[in-house]
Amino acid sequence: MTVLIIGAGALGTYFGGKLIQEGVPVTFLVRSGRYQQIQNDGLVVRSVHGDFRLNPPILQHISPTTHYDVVFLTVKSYHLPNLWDTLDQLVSQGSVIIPFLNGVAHMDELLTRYGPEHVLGGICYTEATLLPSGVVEQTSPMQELVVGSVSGKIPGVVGSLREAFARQGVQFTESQSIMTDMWIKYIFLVVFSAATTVFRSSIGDILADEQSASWLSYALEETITVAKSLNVALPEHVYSRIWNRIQSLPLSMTSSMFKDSQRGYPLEVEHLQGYLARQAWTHHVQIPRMETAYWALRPLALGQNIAKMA
Ligand SMILES: NC(=O)C1=CN([C@@H]2O[C@H](COP(=O)(O)OP(=O)(O)OC[C@H]3O[C@@H](n4cnc5c(N)ncnc54)[C@H](OP(=O)(O)O)[C@@H]3O)[C@@H](O)[C@H]2O)C=CC1
Ligand SMILES: CC(C)(CO)C(=O)C(=O)O
Repeated sequence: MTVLIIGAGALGTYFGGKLIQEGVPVTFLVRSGRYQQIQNDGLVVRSVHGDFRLNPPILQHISPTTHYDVVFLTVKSYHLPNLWDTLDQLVSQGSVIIPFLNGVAHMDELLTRYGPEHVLGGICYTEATLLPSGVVEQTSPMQELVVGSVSGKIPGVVGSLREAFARQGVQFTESQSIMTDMWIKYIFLVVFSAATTVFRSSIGDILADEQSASWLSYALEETITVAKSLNVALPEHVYSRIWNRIQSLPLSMTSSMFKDSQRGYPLEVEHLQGYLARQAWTHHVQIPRMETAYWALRPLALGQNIAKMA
């Protein structure tokens, strides 16, 4: 099994590093700034599960002749428009793409373009950040990946990934209902990231304030109503399932969107809250709380470093 990871950011570096430590041949496709950092220092990870430093192959352009069995897409949503040519080429060379982006909007685009035989669904649960120094900090015990096919046909290579990740202590699950699972994470995240970023608060502080907790609860209901208006197959009791999950989070937890906003980085607002608002408008669903959050987040979305990051 050969793996190409597009984007040696927080997720790509951490999970790619785990595979390399299992002897899996992993190559990273990176841009020039990250290329220099990795050339100079290697891939450096500081993690609650143990630090590591690795020197994997890195490329700035893919070769028209090299085939990769699996491609992990671990860029931010706002990077995707620059990657279609690369993805076209990889798919034409037979690769299967697994995107681990938060949200669901990218699945429509990827599936329409390449079909389910070349695109799996992917979900990641962890807390990791790429620091300006190039070091990736992974700060939570959570290290979980979920992969599945919308066609139900999971390629054999996924079994090899599961075995390699399991040996590294990464929880890797094959989902039989990947779009449902992606939506459940999306519903949780779009509300959680909106609340923590707009209120500039941890989940514990939000839940401790009766009015803020009530805002969060209604925002969750609004979001579930949008999903239902799109006929997303959701399990019974989806509200209580997600609400219980929110209540069981570590009190100090914030979202990666909040952390990125604190650093002045661009935010995936259009991909997360923007997508929700557009679906709500199209399907005439009233989402007053989530719509306000979307308007509040929009001015932060480009970040203060857009020229550097985009
Ligand atoms: N971080 C986390 O804990 C979690 C993140 N996610 C999701 O995973 C996705 C990735 O997040 P994360 O890893 O944090 O993001 P990062 O910003 O840490 O990493 C993204 C990386 O992609 C690189 N990149 C962008 N465009 C290209 C390109 N054309 N070619 C090669 N590399 C490119 C960037 O390069 P450069 O450094 O040059 O800018 C950057 O290093 C997001 O959708 C996020 O919401 C999901 C769960 C948890
Ligand atoms: C909630 C969390 C940390 C789970 O992975 C996440 O995806 C994010 O904040 O972007």
